[in-house]
Amino acid sequence: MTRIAVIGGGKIGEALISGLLQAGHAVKDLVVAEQHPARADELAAAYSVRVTTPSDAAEGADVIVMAVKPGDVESALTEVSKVELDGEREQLLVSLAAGIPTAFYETRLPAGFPVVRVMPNTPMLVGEGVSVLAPGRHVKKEHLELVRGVLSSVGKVVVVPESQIDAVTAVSGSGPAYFFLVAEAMIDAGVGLGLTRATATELVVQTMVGSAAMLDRSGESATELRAAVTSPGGTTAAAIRRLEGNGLRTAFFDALEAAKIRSAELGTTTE
Ligand SMILES: NC(=O)C1=CN([C@@H]2O[C@H](COP(=O)(O)OP(=O)(O)OC[C@H]3O[C@@H](n4cnc5c(N)ncnc54)[C@H](OP(=O)(O)O)[C@@H]3O)[C@@H](O)[C@H]2O)C=CC1
Ligand SMILES: O=C(O)[C@@H]1CCC=N1
Repeated sequence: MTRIAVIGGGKIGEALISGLLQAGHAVKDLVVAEQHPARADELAAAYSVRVTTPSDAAEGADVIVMAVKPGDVESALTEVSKVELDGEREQLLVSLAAGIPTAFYETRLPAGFPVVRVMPNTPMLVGEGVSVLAPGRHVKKEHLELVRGVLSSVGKVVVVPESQIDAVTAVSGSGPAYFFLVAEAMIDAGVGLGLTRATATELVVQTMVGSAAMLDRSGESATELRAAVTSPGGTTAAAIRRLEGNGLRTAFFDALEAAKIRSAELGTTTE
């Protein structure tokens, strides 16, 4: 089985570890590097996974996954590079860091070392993630297939040119946060209308699950599905008029543009 070293055991590192283990990946083929001692203990206790230093983790790994904050990538890469890395024997690096281009790694790793930039999202924790792959200059078909194989066990996989990754980050990388924010707002609104928090939460969560399932499986577009809920002169029309009047659509256009700009910025400020 593919030996995977996850450098950085934070939110996305844990989502990947948990998703892979639930999908049947052997714990002996998984190793994590986490510098925060309390967090390292937590991961070892929760997943029985070996937690060590970046260089020890990278030694012998087939896939090195960089899952530290963008500003920590350079120092983590220096630590990983203490071991002899070998792109010739199919070893490759997968970067999950927002903003950091494949060229950043390629100029610091041994010549020809393959790097795949990936924008994942946290629902991989429950096997429902989407991982968007952008191959670097030295990535061969078999490298891409290896990464696709690993990440398809924790959700969907999409491949795009690297020029689209900042936009992808704005849509699906950050995307779960937008849905959680909408859920929070709807729960609070339900409480404001007199429901208990428990009832409001149950209703909002199941409404989100059901709506997502319809979007995924009905074959109808979001516009068609929304129209089907909106009875003429009814309650939904009254609510949507307020949402649009309060600039919901413009807010999303602005928000995603800000996220895309921030992603590009993260790549330049760490250089
Ligand atoms: N969270 C998300 O939903 C997503 C995150 N990403 C990307 O994933 C990366 C990680 O994000 P996230 O998980 O949220 O961040 P976290 O801060 O939760 O996790 C990063 C972890 O790595 C540790 N770390 C930093 N440097 C080292 C090192 N040299 N060796 C070992 N461990 C180290 C950090 O320790 P310490 O706390 O001490 O710094 C921290 O525990 C980012 O680059 C982000 O852009 C991509 C898509 C989605
Ligand atoms: O907020 C961030 O910067 C990271 C990247 C995408 C999701 N979380």
